[in-house]
Amino acid sequence: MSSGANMHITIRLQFAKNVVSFSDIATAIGQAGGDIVGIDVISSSKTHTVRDITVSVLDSKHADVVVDTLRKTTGVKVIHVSDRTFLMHIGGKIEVKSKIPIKTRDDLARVYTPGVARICTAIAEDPTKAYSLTIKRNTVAVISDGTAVLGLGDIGPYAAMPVMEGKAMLFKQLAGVDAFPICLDTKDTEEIVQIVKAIAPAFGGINLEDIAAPRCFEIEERLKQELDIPVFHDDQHGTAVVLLAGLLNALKIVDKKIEDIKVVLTGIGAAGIACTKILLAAGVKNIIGVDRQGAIHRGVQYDNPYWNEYANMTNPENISGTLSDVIAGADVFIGVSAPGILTVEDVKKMAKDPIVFAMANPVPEIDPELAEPYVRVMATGRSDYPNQINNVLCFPGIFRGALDCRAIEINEEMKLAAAEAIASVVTEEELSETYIIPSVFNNKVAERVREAVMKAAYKTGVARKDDMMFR
Ligand SMILES: NC(=O)C1=CN([C@@H]2O[C@H](COP(=O)(O)OP(=O)(O)OC[C@H]3O[C@@H](n4cnc5c(N)ncnc54)[C@H](O)[C@@H]3O)[C@@H](O)[C@H]2O)C=CC1
Ligand SMILES: CC(=O)C(=O)O
Ligand SMILES: [Mg+2]
Repeated sequence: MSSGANMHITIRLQFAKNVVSFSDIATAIGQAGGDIVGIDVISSSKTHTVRDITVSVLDSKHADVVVDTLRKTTGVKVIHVSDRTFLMHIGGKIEVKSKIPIKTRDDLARVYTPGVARICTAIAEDPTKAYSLTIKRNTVAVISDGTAVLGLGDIGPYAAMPVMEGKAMLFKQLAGVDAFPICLDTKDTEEIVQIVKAIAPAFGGINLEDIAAPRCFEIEERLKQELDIPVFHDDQHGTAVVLLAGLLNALKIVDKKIEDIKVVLTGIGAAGIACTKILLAAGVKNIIGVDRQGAIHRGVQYDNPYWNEYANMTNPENISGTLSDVIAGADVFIGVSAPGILTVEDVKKMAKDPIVFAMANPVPEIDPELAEPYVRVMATGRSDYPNQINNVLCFPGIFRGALDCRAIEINEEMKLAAAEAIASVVTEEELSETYIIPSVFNNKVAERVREAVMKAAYKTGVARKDDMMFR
């Protein structure tokens, strides 16, 4: 399965009308396995036509095959090839906009010096005024060190930026939050902690993103203790919240109780450990974690201290072995690990009505099309298949709620409330094997999460803003 399903390329080509017809060109593209999804006529003369042909291909290698085929077709000249996804990223995806235009000298004197000095003085006298007189009440820093970018691994801070810009777009579109992508050129825990603390005054919250385990745990813990604004590692908690929402609904379909199921989870990193903890808190009793070396179990001294702790809280029968060994009889598979590690043979060994959540991005643990005939409920982290279990359903709404009540933290109660809120968007009538989780575009999600999170924040005493509605 490719990372670029739905990859489209647009090929601008010129062809000599008396040498080759458009139907010859379409046949050549079809024979190369491409699927024409759009045609635009750019110009036409008596002898030549220039057209933009948009073709759906599997991946970049396949794109090369299609283009080479056209280059070899007599009478055809390929002028250029563009990829819609690359075009969308030219110059980056976000910008800063002013709320007020500066049209006159008077405006200038108020937004900037000298007028602004009175505002600065007011905040210096009472720093809480930063919430009413600066962007702080609506801002989140999306911080990454580029070490666990999606499932691409340690690709560095420059390469991490497009993901962080994408997260910022989603924060804004789905919840009106102004998020800033900040990729740090350091992997040093202490340095990351100090940098985030130093930039915190401008922000109402900190969203840690794509920082690899186990370093991410210490960074988050330290920042939670040392800052008075919410700090939330999205890959841990956002993923866990959405996973729980999806599982609660999937279990209704297969009519199984959460305390009776056997869960096998692969990838005992940031997402995997947090998903495990939320499932244990929700009542799962039998959960077996599998990483590269096989099932995590007691009796082994792991170098990773979080795995020793993990072995103590999971795997009640202390089973060892590979994924293929431990998957037998499992009701649920959860993958937050690597592409293609679950086979159809593994799925066939699962209990009746298997639930498979293959959530690695961009390429899941099993191709949904291969798994589908053998599973009852199939979900991935991707938007091009049904049941997208992705933290994007959580982070905009959870931060919206936390910012609106000026929460000092995002605690367990707020996360559970968010999971229940997401699950509740799918009504009993709507619930089906291919609709266990609402779409990212369902505009009820962020609002419902916000309300539930605010309620939980007031209930647990972490909200700082006085709000009659929630008293
Ligand atoms: N759908 C969603 O919302 C989300 C999906 N993810 C995906 O989950 C994956 C892991 O992300 P993080 O936890 O942030 O990374 P991480 O680097 O913290 O953890 C990854 C873990 O997977 C393990 N792993 C790698 N290859 C494996 C294999 N062949 N078999 C078993 N375990 C293996 C690693 O050893 C590591 O412990 C990525 O593909 C990421 O895209 C992560 C967060 C959200
Ligand atoms: C969705 C996401 O945050 C990830 O795959 O890392
Ligand atoms: Mg992530």
